[in-house]
Amino acid sequence: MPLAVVTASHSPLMHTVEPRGDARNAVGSAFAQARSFAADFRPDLVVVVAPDHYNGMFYDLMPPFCVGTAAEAVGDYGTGQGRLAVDRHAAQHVVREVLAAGIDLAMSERMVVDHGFAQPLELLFGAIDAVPVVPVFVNSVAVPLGPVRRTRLLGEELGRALLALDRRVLLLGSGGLSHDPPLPTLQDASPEVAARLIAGRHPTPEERAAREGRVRDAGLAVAASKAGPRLNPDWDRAFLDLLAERRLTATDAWTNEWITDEAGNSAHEVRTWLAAYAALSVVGPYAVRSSFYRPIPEWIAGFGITMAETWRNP
Ligand SMILES: O=C(O)CCC(=O)/C=C/C=C(\O)C(=O)O
Ligand SMILES: [Fe+2]
Repeated sequence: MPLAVVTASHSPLMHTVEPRGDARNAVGSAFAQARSFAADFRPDLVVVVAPDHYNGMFYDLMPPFCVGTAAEAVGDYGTGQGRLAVDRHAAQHVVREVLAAGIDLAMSERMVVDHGFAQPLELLFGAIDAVPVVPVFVNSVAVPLGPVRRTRLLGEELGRALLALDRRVLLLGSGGLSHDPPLPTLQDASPEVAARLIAGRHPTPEERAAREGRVRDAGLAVAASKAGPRLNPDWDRAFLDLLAERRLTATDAWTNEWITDEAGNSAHEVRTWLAAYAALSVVGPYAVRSSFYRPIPEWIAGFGITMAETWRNP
């Protein structure tokens, strides 16, 4: 059965910080194109591959990969709160098949997700519960991270599992490209922040507002000062070329240190794109139908959106 891919950067600053020039319009047009691509494809299942930012996954038990057989969004950064329309049967199928293929992944009956899942769902489908989904968490933030190759292999097994379903499946990869927004690390954390990274579930509204305020202030500071954050458009464009040219295995040689040095701590979110494209690649040769890219300093993001499908899609 056919698979297709949409990948998109997300940004916690999209609803609070106005970027210079026509960046918001350009991103809006690219998302409109992605919406129309998704509508034309007519998916009956959307597999969202996304990271978390210490809202659902914590260091008390941090899995590299996790599939939710039920999931709820926290409602951060202006995104919707509440249950996702998880297709439980499809999620269980994915867990069974991917594990049987030798890729270890965790399963959650109560997965908690944040804007990484919610924002692209809302931008593409209008609401977090508008389409049946299988949420796939790929840790891209909480170091240490496994080798990039494991994510590519996860993607391939995900693709094989999805092919076995008699469904039209859209894979939605969320995050990236080069960027380094303010995110605490366990290594450098004060005892209070460490406690939040280890088990910071259910923050008070004041605590959540303080966290979101720190990120918003970083975006506003860029907007006010014209000082650029650490983005790497060359790295981003090279990654987009790699996807378009179907050279996914080239990422096997990437080290995590190299990714961080070149593109920033949060650039590891491109793992979600890699998993989505690796899933598509098992169907056969694919073609990238559209690729948008714009460095947007005020959103602290090398912002990209791509759409791809296999040549054989009916
Ligand atoms: O302070 C915190 O713990 C949260 C910060 C945060 O959520 C940052 C998110 C940034 C992105 O999702 C991004 O730019 O990709
Ligand atoms: Fe993110």
